[in-house]
Amino acid sequence: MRVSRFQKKTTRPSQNGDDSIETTSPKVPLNPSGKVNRFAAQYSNQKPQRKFQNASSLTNPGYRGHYKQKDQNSPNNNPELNSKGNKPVLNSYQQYNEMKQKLKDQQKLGNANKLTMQRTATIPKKTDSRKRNLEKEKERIKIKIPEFITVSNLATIMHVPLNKIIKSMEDLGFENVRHNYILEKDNAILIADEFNFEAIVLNANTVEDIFSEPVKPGKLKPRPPVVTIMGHVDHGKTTILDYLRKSSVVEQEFGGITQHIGAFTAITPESKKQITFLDTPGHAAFLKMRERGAIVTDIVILVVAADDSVMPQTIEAIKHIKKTGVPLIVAINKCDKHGVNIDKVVGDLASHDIDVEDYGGETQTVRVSGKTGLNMDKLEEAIITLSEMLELQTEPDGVANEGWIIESKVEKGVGYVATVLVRRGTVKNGDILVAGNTYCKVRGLRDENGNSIKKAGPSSPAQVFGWKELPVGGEFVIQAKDERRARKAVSHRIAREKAIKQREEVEQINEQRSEEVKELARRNKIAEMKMAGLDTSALEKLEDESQCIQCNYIIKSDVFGSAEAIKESINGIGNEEVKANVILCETGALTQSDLELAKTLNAQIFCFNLAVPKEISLAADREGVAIKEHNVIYHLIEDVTTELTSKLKPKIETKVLGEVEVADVFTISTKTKKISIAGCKVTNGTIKRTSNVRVFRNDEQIYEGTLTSLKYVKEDIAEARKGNECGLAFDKWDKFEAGDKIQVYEDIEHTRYL
Ligand SMILES: Nc1nc2c(ncn2[C@@H]2O[C@H](COP(=O)(O)OP(=O)(O)OP(=O)(O)O)[C@@H](O)[C@H]2O)c(=O)[nH]1
Repeated sequence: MRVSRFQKKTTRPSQNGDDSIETTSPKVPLNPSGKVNRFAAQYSNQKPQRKFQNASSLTNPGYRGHYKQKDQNSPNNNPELNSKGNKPVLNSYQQYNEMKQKLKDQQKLGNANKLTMQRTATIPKKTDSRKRNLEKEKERIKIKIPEFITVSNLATIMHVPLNKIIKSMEDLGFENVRHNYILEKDNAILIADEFNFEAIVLNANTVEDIFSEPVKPGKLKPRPPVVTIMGHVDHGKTTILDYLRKSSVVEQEFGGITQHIGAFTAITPESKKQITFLDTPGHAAFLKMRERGAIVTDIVILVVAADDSVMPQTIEAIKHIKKTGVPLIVAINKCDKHGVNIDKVVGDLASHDIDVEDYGGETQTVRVSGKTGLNMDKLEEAIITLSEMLELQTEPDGVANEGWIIESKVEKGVGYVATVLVRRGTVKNGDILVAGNTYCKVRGLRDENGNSIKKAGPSSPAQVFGWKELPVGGEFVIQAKDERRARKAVSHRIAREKAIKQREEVEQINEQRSEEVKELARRNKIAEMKMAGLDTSALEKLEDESQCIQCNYIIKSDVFGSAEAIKESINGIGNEEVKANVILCETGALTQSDLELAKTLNAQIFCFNLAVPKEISLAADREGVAIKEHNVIYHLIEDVTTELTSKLKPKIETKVLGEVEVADVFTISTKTKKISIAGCKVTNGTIKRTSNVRVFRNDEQIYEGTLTSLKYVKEDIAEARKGNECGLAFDKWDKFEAGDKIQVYEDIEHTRYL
């Protein structure tokens, strides 16, 4: 068996399989020539040549990172244009600063010219531009970074999505950037500057945050694989996972009750090796990890049902697998069923660019049944074989522990509990761990069977007790030397986050204010135009379009992971007309204050896997607050979609029912007034007394409205058909003339869907 094509084509994040490798310590080991040695080169987690290139970029002041090299003598070497001809490509930070200064000077010059031109009209305040510059400086948030930092760590610090940073780096001339690309300080400062942050470089002892240690090659040992199962709905993912989980519980001598902790381990029946399965990979925590560029999965099992073959979500999964480059094994499930056509499945997979081993390719296919257990042992052994080929390694000890938060919840009598998937080191009682804005002195560890354990090594999931606050799923976990360092890191992170939030709020307020100004201007314009008797429909339409209905929701859930997953799923639903908006997303029981919030903001409450206390339910009835209970995320999302859909304006289809021509105009007198009547002939279809009508003269519409009377001679009639004559009077309009054409129509409403 060979390694999957996907794996061959793409560079694995690191040799030791540790995607979470973050920054190096400032003490990058140098060889006698002053260059980073091979060991340091591993920080970059790239192919050997690439590693060396990266490594040299760490020390060689003339060559920073992956900036494109340029021929300095070339007449085309214009530092203001890159290869695409639109953005600067810079060879050094110094060059970047020079260019910035040049732009500033040009700006100043431009301003000076403008001022000279304006001088005759107004006397400008000399301090204006200085003030503006000062204000701009004030907006910049200071962040403290170590001398070397990975792109993903910089993204986390600045609260900027990883892909935005990578995009900006590419615009600056960096090439082949990945999440674990190590930036040396000048480049980190430059990138931070792009996002309006002032990066201050500190050394290891003064930096307030905690970052990963460099890889220690001498301490690398093999580690178990971490596996995810993907596939189309109903193809048997859960059944396969349940089978593996149950069989692993039976293996346990003192097996307790299996708990859902987001991951579990299984020992293979033959080789007795450990595999860790992640059982909720669509979960918000995993989305967050992915957003940070961390690929926690080493191998993906793609489940395809033998009786259904490749379906839309199978194709989605294949796309995802190819994008991430994670090696793959195909499990053709439901092979216990009679009459299934396995050859068709294999053919379909091949036609979707999976190089199945059946056709001489490199991707293993295993025929299984999650229901009967058929070949499940073979599937597990296939995982082990592939993982051995991948040479997954990490340091089980001798480094600060690292991992990821998979799940978190509040447990009665225990407090905050989080499932940590250990990636590096071994977590034990008394260790100090930092995750996001909280830390913990480990008070206890539990495995997925509820058994108390003393330690959890690489690739193991463990429930960890002792957190000061509930950690958020998807956060990176790192060990601190002591509690003081952990507290310092957390308070530093909180302060940094607060500053970023404040800046975002200011930006939001400014945006809102400028929208308000625009809105006011539009309304004034409409009023002005109306007074002048002009047509304002286009402007009013714009106004209508700008009004988006927001449906507010409060999510309460038993575990943080579910609450976050629901929030992520719901917040994306809607369009420019109607949108779902989660205003609160929390774990724990529904309270009176939640009800009050729902009432104030006209929100609906969703309780996920939570019972609603009776008194709260009664209070909600009294207050008119809707509470809905769910325990399947999919149903909850459906519920929201249905509500949003009901708020969409229907699509109006206009159907022409008949055509009438005005032959003559005459006047009749009633007791109170004279009425103009259009004497008409129906040329097509039927006209009804209740019809909507449009009147055209020389193909131009001159009236749209309804009828007030439909007569035949003096008699009121309900309808007139083709060839009939009739007299029409219109609602508050009598400007018709002989020869006008009348179109009779009806509007048919069609429900729209999101
Ligand atoms: N005969 C047979 N039925 C199976 C097998 N695996 C799963 N099923 C059945 O297929 C149906 C769907 O199985 P699930 O495990 O819920 O599928 P899933 O992929 O997890 O579905 P979603 O969670 O909805 O995406 C259930 O009725 C299972 O009993 C199998 O190997 N053989």
